[in-house]
Amino acid sequence: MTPTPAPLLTVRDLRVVIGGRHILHGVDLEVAASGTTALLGRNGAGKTTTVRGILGLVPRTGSVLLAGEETVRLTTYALVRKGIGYAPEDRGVFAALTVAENLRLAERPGAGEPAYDLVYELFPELKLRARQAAGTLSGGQQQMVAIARTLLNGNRLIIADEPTKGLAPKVVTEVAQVLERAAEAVPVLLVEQNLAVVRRLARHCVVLADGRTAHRGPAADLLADAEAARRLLGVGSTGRPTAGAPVRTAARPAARTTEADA
Ligand SMILES: Nc1ncnc2c1ncn2[C@@H]1O[C@H](COP(=O)(O)OP(=O)(O)OP(=O)(O)O)[C@@H](O)[C@H]1O
Repeated sequence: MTPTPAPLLTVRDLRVVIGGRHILHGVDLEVAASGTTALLGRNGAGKTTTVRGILGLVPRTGSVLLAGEETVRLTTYALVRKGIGYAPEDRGVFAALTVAENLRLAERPGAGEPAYDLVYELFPELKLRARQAAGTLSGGQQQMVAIARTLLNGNRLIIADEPTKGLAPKVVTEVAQVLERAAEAVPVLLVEQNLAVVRRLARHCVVLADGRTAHRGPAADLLADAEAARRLLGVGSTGRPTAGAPVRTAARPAARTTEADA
C-alpha cells in the first residue's frame, strides 16, 4: 500500500483574539499535499479568520507548519516569500490599474520566471483584457485576476477565500473549472459555501463551528451524509438551509450555503 503523503500544511490549536474577543478557540486542520481541501462552516464560524491567522494577518498563537517548518512567528511578508498565494474574499484587485499591471504587481523577485504561460493558458480572457482597467471587469473576471496572481510565482499553496461568492451561476462554473485546473498544479485550501463547488473540487474537508474544528474527513463522505451536513453546515439534502439552521443575529446574512451552480 502507498503511504499517505504528509500534509503540506498542519495547523494546531490556532487561536485568535481580536479586540479582547476570542474568535478562534483552537483550530486544527491539515491541507493535503495535493488537490483541494475545503474549509467549511456556517456564516461566522471563523473560516476567514482561520485563513488570516495562517497568513499572519491577525495576531495568533498555536502552530502552523508549512511542509514541516514552523511559520507561526513569521510575518505575512515572510510567509508569502515561502510560497503561499492568497486570493482574498474581496479579491483585492487594484481597480485603477490594468489587468496586466495587476499581474505585474504580483511578480515576486527571486521567485523565478513568472508563470505567464500557465496563467494565460488558464485565463485566455485575461490576455485579451490585459489593457482593461481591473475596476471595469466583471466580478468573475476580477476573481480570475485574483487567482491568476497566486499562480504567477510558483507558489506551494494557494488559499482562496470564497472565490465564487456573489457570482452568477455560469461564472461560478468557470471559476470552479479554473480552480480545478489550478489544483492540479498547486494544492489549494478553499473556503467555499457553494456545496456543488465543494463536491466538484474537494477531496478533503474541514468544518469549523464557533471558532473550533468540528469535523475533518473526506468531503464526499460529509456531503453524502445529510444529517451531518445539516448539523455541521445547516443545509438539508437539497443543499438549501434547513428550517433548523440558526437565525443570524449579527448583521451577516443567513447561511448562504447552497448546492446550486457548478
Ligand atoms: N476584526 C474583527 N473584529 C471583531 N470581530 C471579528 C473580526 N473579524 C471577525 N470577527 C468575528 O469573528 C467571527 C468569525 O468571523 P469570520 O469572518 O472568520 O467567519 P466566516 O466563517 O469566514 O464567516 P462568513 O462565512 O460569513 O464569511 C464572526 O463572529 C465575526 O463577526
